Amino acid sequence: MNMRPEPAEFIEQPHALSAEQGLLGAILHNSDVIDRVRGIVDPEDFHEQVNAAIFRTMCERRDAGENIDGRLVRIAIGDQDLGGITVGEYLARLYAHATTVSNAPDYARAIRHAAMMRKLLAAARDAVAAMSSGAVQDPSRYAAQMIEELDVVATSGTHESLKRVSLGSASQQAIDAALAAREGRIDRGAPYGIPSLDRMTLGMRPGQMIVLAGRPGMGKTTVGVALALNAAKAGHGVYFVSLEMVAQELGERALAAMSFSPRDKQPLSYRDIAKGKDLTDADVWAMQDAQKRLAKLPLTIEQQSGLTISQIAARARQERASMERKGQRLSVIVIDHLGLVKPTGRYSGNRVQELTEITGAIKVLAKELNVAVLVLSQLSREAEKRDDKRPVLSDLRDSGSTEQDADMVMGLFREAYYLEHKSSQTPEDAMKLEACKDIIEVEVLKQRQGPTGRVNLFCAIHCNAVSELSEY
Ligand SMILES: Nc1ncnc2c1ncn2[C@@H]1O[C@H](COP(=O)(O)OP(=O)(O)OP(=O)(O)O)[C@@H](O)[C@H]1O
Repeated sequence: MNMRPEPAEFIEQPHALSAEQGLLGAILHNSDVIDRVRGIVDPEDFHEQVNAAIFRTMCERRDAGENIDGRLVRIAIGDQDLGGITVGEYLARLYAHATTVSNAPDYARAIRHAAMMRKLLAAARDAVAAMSSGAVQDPSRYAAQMIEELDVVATSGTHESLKRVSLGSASQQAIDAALAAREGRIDRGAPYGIPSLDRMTLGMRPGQMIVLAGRPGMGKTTVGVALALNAAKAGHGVYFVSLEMVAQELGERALAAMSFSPRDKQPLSYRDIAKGKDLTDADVWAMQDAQKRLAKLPLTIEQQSGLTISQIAARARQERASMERKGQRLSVIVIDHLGLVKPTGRYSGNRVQELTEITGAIKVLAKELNVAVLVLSQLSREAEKRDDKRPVLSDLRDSGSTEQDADMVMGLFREAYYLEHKSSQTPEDAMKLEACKDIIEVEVLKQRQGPTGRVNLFCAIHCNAVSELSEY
């Protein structure tokens, strides 16, 4: 019998003890150091319990606006024996052996790094233990759970950007961004590419979760694709997560949108492209020309269905890195659509809780990657019961905390859809249909940083073309 112990038992816990001691010593020398490292390291990241307790106490004293000195820290955590040395003696030693305060951020990063290594090791050990004991029944479910755990490690590099900042530096950041935008040095986000919408909002701003909501058939994918193309045409990187359609179907829509001209009596629809059979030579030429222009756009399509939000987040991070390598910047993530994001299983079927978990994670992702996330969302049947079927904010009530998490909610409505689907059409209906067949209403139902209101846009729904109404 093979009595060899599991190799994992021999792996020492990664730690950075000298960095832990060096950092605490530096803070004892100069209290201000703590402000420079708190965005990098948390008390839980320390390997030694006593070091974690000392750092936590230091943070609490700082928050209370009090001095950080060894004597007060010792009183706060108690002068217990640490095995041949008391807390007071330990603090005196940290103070005496502290070298320079300038490398405190490096110490903090080393501590954080070791903490993430320990988390990774623990997750790997748990996985081996669960697999070898036969506890894993459903591999895909277990893998989704592992992804959740590993996600903490995967996002640890962005820890600093997500951490607390003083009001002074937050307002300075706002001034820097405003001045840069004023001087035309940076965009404040990707534009919608539709002037009336861009005027009413400030475009798709980094960190925002923007919800595009509507009943089926209202044109959510149409508007989502059109806005994604507009952002990419303006040079912004777009990652389009298509949980409903395969990439080729999106390709058909993009070709139709790109080759659309309002002067065309019979513009090429995406259905024509999908059918292929009746295409003329001119259509083929138009498609090829559109394809050449599309190929230059920084837009990537994710076409795998059944992804959890953690998987989407992990792929978005990879996509951002890959765009950066090409000198592009990821500005917008489109998720088509919220209802198709796979839940983790944690709330086993409680739909409202599941959606709350998903939208909360989307908001975190937008902030972490500093991108706008445009989430397409299907509204409940509630709207169908009203005479006026235009969406209202309360239609989102079944969608977990979407309404609260969203920075902006836009409701889509096409009257033409309802007129076309009426069982019997009156001559008045036919006249109404003629007047509204190319119109999509976009109603800004919620905007954290601006007004609400409606814009009517031109929409050739069969060509996936959306633009300013006045242009036609
Ligand atoms: N060739 C066409 N002629 C007429 N209407 C069309 C044509 N092609 C598409 N449509 C209409 O476009 C709408 C679909 O647009 P889109 O896929 O953007 O909507 P959606 O809101 O995303 O819908 P869903 O939630 O059902 O996926 C449908 O109402 C469909 O009838």
